[in-house]
Amino acid sequence: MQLIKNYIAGELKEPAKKKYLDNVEPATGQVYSQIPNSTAEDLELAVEAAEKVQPSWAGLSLEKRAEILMKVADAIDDHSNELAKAEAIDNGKPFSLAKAVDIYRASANIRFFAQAITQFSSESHAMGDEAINYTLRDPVGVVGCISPWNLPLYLFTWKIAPALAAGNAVIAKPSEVTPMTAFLLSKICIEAGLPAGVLNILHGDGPSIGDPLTTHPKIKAISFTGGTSTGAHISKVTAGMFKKLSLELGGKNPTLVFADCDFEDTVSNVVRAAFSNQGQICLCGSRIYIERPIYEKFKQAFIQKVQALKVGDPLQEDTQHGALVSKPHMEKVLSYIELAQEEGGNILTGGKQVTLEGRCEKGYFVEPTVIEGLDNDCRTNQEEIFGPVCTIMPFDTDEEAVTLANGTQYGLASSIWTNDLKRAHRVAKQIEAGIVWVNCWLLRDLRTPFGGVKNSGVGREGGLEALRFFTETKNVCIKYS
Ligand SMILES: NC(=O)C1=CN([C@@H]2O[C@H](COP(=O)(O)OP(=O)(O)OC[C@H]3O[C@@H](n4cnc5c(N)ncnc54)[C@H](O)[C@@H]3O)[C@@H](O)[C@H]2O)C=CC1
Ligand SMILES: O=C(O)/C=C/C=C(\O)C(=O)O
Repeated sequence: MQLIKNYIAGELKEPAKKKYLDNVEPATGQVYSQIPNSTAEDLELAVEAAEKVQPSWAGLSLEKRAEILMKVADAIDDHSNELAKAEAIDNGKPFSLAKAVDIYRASANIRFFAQAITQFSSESHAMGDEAINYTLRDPVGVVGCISPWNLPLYLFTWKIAPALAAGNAVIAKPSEVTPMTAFLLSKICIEAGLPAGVLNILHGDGPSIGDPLTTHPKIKAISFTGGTSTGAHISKVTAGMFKKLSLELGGKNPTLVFADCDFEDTVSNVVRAAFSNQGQICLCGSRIYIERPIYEKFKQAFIQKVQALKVGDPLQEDTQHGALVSKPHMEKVLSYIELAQEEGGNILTGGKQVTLEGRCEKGYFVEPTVIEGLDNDCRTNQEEIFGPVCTIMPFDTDEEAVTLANGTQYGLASSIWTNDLKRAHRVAKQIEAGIVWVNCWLLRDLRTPFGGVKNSGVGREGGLEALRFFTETKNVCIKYS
């Protein structure tokens, strides 16, 4: 049984209250490690260490800070196989996906922000011959980063990298459901020579450590990715504390397939958009609208490709569809499939739990599921399922497609598949979402603003937006005479 520890003041530490949670491997259903359920006592130690070191971390030259972060990125690459295996075991995702996407992106995040900070600049505003204003951007100080279980190291580093690059000291909390790669990162940071206290990693659940972290008076900014209801809770408990909040929340993303799309390429990518990571990405396209003239043809080709996805042990090289992250999550997903049927949906493929043989016989596997025949307003099409379940629906006009796409409380991402450039521009402008992909999905340029509108969140991550979030601005106005 592996024992995970917190990372505080540069050291691996047991939690003050010695309370632990079980950590389960979703592909087998077995407990394989224990993680600290940290408390306010651990947080105090972390805040003290962070406060102490932050001025000297911020005082390093940008080049030096970037150099240290680059060493962390290099060390992630050196350990990429170990990290990918750990991610596959901890989360249930296929090893191949963890290696190519999650771990690749983790080091890319750190490398990107290490370079970005050396290019970061602020504005000046001249007032004719009278005066000049310039804006200083200082680190916020001690900041909090909270990440979810679906892309564990990918999203953990997506938050801590800009925070650290901007000169803050960080208290970070990975999901208690997938703590392992953040724990391995603590060891990597020690190996790479990150100064003690600059990054502190506290493990545990929301009530035990999440709430103390978000409400700690010395933590002045919180970057959170997770469910919309947790985001709402964080907004509520921090109200009146005047913290900076960046909330990247859920999605119920539309995929709009027009009759003039590149058919084969679109079918493959729409499958990828719906089912990557077992549909557990906030950007997954789970509502698929297809222009009526190609509806039947698309439906057949889509189902064929979905049925060809290989469900299996995440550690096997050829597995394309692994386990869902936990038993409660699997039960939630299966309950939505039941609900869809009650709401009149017809299951075209999938719909059931998969029982594998051997090592994974008790794992949390669910077939990739496609449903048709539902109204846009039903719960299945309105609520975030966050699993391998999508619905398909026909549409007749561009206007109808846009209305259907915009008809939820969410507004994170969307994708449009067409060869008509004018339509692509027009529809992209009309869609209520923070991100619109045209003829692609999850094609990421880390410089671009990332985040959602409506109930999908507040604020933007990525590029300069993230560096601005993790800094405080001060305007200096100088009169010439
Ligand atoms: N990126 C996304 O859009 C994600 C969406 N979800 C959605 O949320 C649903 C619930 O999943 P959960 O794992 O329960 O997500 P969650 O929102 O509870 O978890 C995300 C992170 O927030 C932390 N957290 C939980 N309660 C907290 C609190 N009171 N204060 C501070 N931090 C807290 C968790 O420990 C975890 O690190 C999923 O079924 C899915 O629909 C979940 C994870 C990621
Ligand atoms: O930044 C990205 O490329 C992807 C982010 C995905 C999420 O935030 C998510 O699934 O929660």
